[in-house]
Amino acid sequence: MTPPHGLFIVLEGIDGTGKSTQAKQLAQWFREQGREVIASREPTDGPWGTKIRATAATGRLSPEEELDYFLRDRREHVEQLIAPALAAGKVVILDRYYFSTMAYQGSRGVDPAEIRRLNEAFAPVPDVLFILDLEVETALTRIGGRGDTANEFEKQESLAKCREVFLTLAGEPFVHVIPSDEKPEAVQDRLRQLAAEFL
Ligand SMILES: Nc1ncnc2c1ncn2[C@@H]1O[C@H](COP(=O)(O)OP(=O)(O)OP(=O)(O)O)[C@@H](O)[C@H]1O
Ligand SMILES: Cc1cn([C@H]2C[C@H](O)[C@@H](COP(=O)(O)O)O2)c(=O)[nH]c1=O
Repeated sequence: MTPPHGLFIVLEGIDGTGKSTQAKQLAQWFREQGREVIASREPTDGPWGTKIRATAATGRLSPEEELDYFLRDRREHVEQLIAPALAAGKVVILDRYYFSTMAYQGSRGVDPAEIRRLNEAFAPVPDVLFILDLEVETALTRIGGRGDTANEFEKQESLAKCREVFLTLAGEPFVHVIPSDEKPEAVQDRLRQLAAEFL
């Protein structure tokens, strides 16, 4: 019996919109539907992702250096995890991908279209992109409520620019903008409703 077609789902949005919360619940739901799931995140916990995460506290690299590190991290992620899992017919659910690069390094002056071109030269386009959308002020309040202080990636003005870049993707056929100012359960219900089309 041939394995089911791999399914590639990405969750995006500015910090604090609920990506991690929703990704975990969506992964659990797919497992309950009998699918094998690989859940991951970017930046990864690999060497390049670890270097990037450290800069959230120590101070950001230049936009060009950040882009280089994210591309290196993503090449390893695609080669070592994403592509093999999809080839094996698994469901891959990512908490962030190259659309965050378009938003966060794009908001620092690197052309988002060029960022997309560089990434899509090696990174597969997802079957579904869920963009969790939320007012920046609310997102920052949630980050505070999580017990975190805003880090170098979470400045109000830059998050507003990131949000704008994410929303430029809204018209594309594989993109769904999901308001995340509702209760977590309501947001998850919407994701499952849309994901059910791919079962
Ligand atoms: N719909 C919601 N309503 C209220 N609070 C929420 C909702 N979804 C998540 N939260 C809470 O908001 C905080 C941020 O959620 P979460 O960590 O999932 O966001 P995130 O998008 O992954 O953030 P980051 O990008 O910074 O990792 C957490 O404390 C979480 O419990
Ligand atoms: C993939 C990716 C991420 N970032 C930024 C966005 C976040 O502020 C941090 C860490 O992500 P987390 O969701 O808080 O774990 O990294 C980025 O600038 N560019 C990217 O490509």
